[in-house]
Amino acid sequence: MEREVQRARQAFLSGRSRPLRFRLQQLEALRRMVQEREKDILAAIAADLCKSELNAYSQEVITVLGEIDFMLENLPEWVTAKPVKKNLLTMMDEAYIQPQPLGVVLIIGAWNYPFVLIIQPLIGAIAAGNAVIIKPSELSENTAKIVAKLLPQYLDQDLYIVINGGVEETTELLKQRFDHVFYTGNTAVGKIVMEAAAKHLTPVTLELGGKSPCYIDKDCDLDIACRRITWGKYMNCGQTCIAPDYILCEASLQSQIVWKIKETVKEFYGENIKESPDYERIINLRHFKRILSLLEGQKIAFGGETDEATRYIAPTVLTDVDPKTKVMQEEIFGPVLPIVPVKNVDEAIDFINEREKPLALYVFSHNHKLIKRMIDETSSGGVTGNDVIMHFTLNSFPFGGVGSSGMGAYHGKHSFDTFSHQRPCLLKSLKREGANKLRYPPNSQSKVDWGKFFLLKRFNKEKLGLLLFTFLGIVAAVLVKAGYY
Ligand SMILES: NC(=O)c1ccc[n+]([C@@H]2O[C@H](COP(=O)([O-])OP(=O)(O)OC[C@H]3O[C@@H](n4cnc5c(N)ncnc54)[C@H](O)[C@@H]3O)[C@@H](O)[C@H]2O)c1
Ligand SMILES: CCCCCCC=O
Repeated sequence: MEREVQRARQAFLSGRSRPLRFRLQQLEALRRMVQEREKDILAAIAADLCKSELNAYSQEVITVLGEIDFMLENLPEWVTAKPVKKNLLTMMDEAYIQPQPLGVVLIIGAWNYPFVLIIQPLIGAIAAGNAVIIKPSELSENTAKIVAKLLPQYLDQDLYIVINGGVEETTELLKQRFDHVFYTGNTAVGKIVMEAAAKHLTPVTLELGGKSPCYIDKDCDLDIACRRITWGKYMNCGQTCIAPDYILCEASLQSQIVWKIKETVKEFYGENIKESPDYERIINLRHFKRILSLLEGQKIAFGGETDEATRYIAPTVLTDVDPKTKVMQEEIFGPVLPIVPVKNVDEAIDFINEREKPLALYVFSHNHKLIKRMIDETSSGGVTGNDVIMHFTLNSFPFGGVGSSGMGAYHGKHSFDTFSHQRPCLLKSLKREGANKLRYPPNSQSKVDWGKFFLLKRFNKEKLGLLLFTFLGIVAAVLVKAGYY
């Protein structure tokens, strides 16, 4: 483990990951890998999650290809040093921000979208010029294996290294020193990762989970709302970090919502859901049993059928759910949708604010003001009004949590920034020493007064102000040099 990290560090120190041309080449090679080995990648995801290859392509591969293209298009601009505004003291100098790679980055992935959750951060880390150690989830072992096999065939073998393994290997890996750790997974392990990183003062990005609420207002097109919610909840068998975890609505809406979701489930997956190529299975027996235990004592409005041998759990809706019961205490991460009746939007807002900050929040209403109010008066990683999941797909958005749903964000430019250090660079001349006398000891009231004037005085017309300032600066320098102060 230590040797692998050392290998990545030596490769990083060689400097070859830094030039823009190299980063673009590696990203193009990654795109070629995805295109040329698409069948192998889709087969691995399909095997891990019992997912159709069409769904694997739509949910994972499209996002990866879109992210690579976005990086290739924008990277030349992002890597360029950006000049910054100057003050009088730095007027004659060169002042700019230079994004630079952090060094060796560790990316730890989760199993539920096993390909995109490691490749999308990898794209950002390559774009920013880093070396990367990639640790896929051991639970999605087919994807983990194919990634470990393919990446070295297409990318620099010493800069980008895949290490496979479970808790033991990850624990060992986390003892090493990294320049950034990017972790996707549950909140409890997020704390372990952060604690390990803290030993080296390594910054972390934590892409965690939580219970994402979905409020349905009575002033709403329930057909459309239920259709969109059904899609986002049962996609990947509910194993999506930003799936609507539960519904909040007035009690009078409950039976209509149940009926409409039930009808939509039939439309999406047919009469025999088990036969549908679009309905996945639970990742393993532990999670299967965990989800079943959440059903105990609940009123099942529809669904609830299970098959342990294939880890099948039917799309399920629970009604009149008591917020104190287990299903409302932990992230469900399965195809079970509780409905919790509330009196009105005020109660819904209180309900959300009394709990941990979720990764996503969904609000359905014709009333734009109500949606805005929900956004203003609550907090969550991201929000989508009148739809679910879709904010994930826009790579101009930072994707990440807040509070216990995570820290930091990625996607597009936000990934580049996450894996870069924004280095302020000030380049002065060794000439014009006279002007510096103002700041050298011995200090005097008049030096302080000049300093206040130069640094604190504000002018409306910026350029005019700077010209005047330059002139005054020269006068001050001359006076100081001549010994008047
Ligand atoms: N915010 C996001 O982008 C996002 C995306 C997907 C999943 N999630 C969240 O992740 C959770 C589901 O994933 P999971 O945690 O079951 O995935 P998981 O079991 O695959 O674990 C995630 C990673 O952590 C490692 N790991 C597990 N236990 C560890 C330990 N004790 N020490 C060190 N490393 C350890 C695993 O090897 C794996 O690589 C849900 O809460 C979900 O909401 C969040
Ligand atoms: C459509 C892809 C959604 C991916 C969400 C990632 C979290 O689980």
